[in-house]
Amino acid sequence: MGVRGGRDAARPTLSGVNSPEDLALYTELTEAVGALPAGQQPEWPDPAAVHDAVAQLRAMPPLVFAGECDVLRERLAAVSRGEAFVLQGGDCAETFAGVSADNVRNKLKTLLQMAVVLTYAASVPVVKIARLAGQYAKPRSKSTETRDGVTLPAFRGDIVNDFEFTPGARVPDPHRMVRAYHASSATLNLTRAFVGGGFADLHQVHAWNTDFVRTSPAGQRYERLARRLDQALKFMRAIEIDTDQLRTVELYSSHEALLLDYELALTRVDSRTGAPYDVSGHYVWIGERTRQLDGAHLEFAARIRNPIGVKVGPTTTPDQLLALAEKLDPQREPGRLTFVTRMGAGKIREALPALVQKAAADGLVASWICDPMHGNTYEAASGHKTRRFDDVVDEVRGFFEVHRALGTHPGGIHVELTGDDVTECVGGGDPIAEDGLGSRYETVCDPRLNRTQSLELAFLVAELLESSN
Ligand SMILES: O=C[C@H](O)[C@H](O)COP(=O)(O)O
Ligand SMILES: C=C(OP(=O)(O)O)C(=O)O
Repeated sequence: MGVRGGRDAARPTLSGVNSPEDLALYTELTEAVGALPAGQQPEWPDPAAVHDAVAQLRAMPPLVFAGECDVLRERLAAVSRGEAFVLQGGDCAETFAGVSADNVRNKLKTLLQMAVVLTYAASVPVVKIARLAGQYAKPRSKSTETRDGVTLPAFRGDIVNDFEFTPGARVPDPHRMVRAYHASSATLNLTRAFVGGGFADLHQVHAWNTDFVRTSPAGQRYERLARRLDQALKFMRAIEIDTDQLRTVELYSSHEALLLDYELALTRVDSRTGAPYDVSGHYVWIGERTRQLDGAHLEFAARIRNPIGVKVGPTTTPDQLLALAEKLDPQREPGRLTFVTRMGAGKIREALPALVQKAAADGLVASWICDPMHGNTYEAASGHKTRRFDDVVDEVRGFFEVHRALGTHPGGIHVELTGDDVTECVGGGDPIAEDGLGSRYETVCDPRLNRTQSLELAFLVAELLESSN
């Protein structure tokens, strides 16, 4: 993972835990970041417990290596030049209960199927980034939740408190950060094993199209594509082209760098370069609610060397965009910065052009990725938070239209999805109606595309990519 099945496996490059360098870095970072206002942090009730959990985290080995983050930065540099396309996806909020072989395998299948569809159409490499192995913290619109007249602290992700609606469950518990580390570690371990052990082998292209998705319209369309790929592989073998390098893929982990106690504890010095890396994931992003220029989250992101994303919503002004780039990527280093737009289907065509034009005029080298989920959430009559599949598609279309009109590169998509047959978003080719949302609504935060809807979206994006080739 992050490297091709061990062949070019990155060397472990980080210095030992609690080394003098790591200690000095931790002190410097906590002072600089801690001096600034930080939104969306839990109110931990017991400072001694926070201290203990952070000390445990600081003694843990890194989850990823700095060298892997550097390779991803190079891949994203290709995206910024229009030579590659990003597929980023996974749960809105991972859960501890969701760390199971089936769950991880199904998400992986979904991403691999989508990647095949996109690669075939884009004719450029698809950079695969999973929202996985760390996506445990959630920003919330309100700090409390009220049900039937009872008000409790909001659920902020399994890394902070429990989803169950009881006073005890909702108390923030810092030791959950240690559980999140172990859950991320188990997830990454299994993912690396799947990817390196043959599950991601392109020769297995049919094996990912199993169970309920196979009989759906998108699954059948996929099967036809997979047969064409079989033919292409047979042809390559016949003319003695080595197809061995198709036996594995590069896949990177990502999550929102939201919970600062956790991210700071997992930031370490890279022994090759002396530079700080957040080793909780390959790629981290700063969310729409915490991207204040004078805030703690941007300060943290500015100080680490990982590739960084920042969400930009419809209220972002061109000057704010430039200020974000100045803070996060002052050297204008290709691959360092990605703008993840999340405007809403109704706003993207008006809001995006001024930002893209300003970035181009100022010579920014950032990539642009479309998150068509977060600007399109609404509450159904049943009370379920949902999104219309048509709005998701329309936002992606608007994103492509704006970039095509301006001659810039639509660099990828960032979606909330699951490998299961859930009923959380309405519409799609195997349509889910609003009154059917309750039948399998399993997300603990925002609604995700199910596997069929995800595959269908991939085909629609593939058409957009093809029409611009
Ligand atoms: O995933 C994103 C946010 O955490 C989510 O949209 C916030 O949802 P809320 O408005 O229910 O708090
Ligand atoms: C919270 C998220 O998005 P945003 O910051 O764009 O609302 C998210 O991607 O989980």
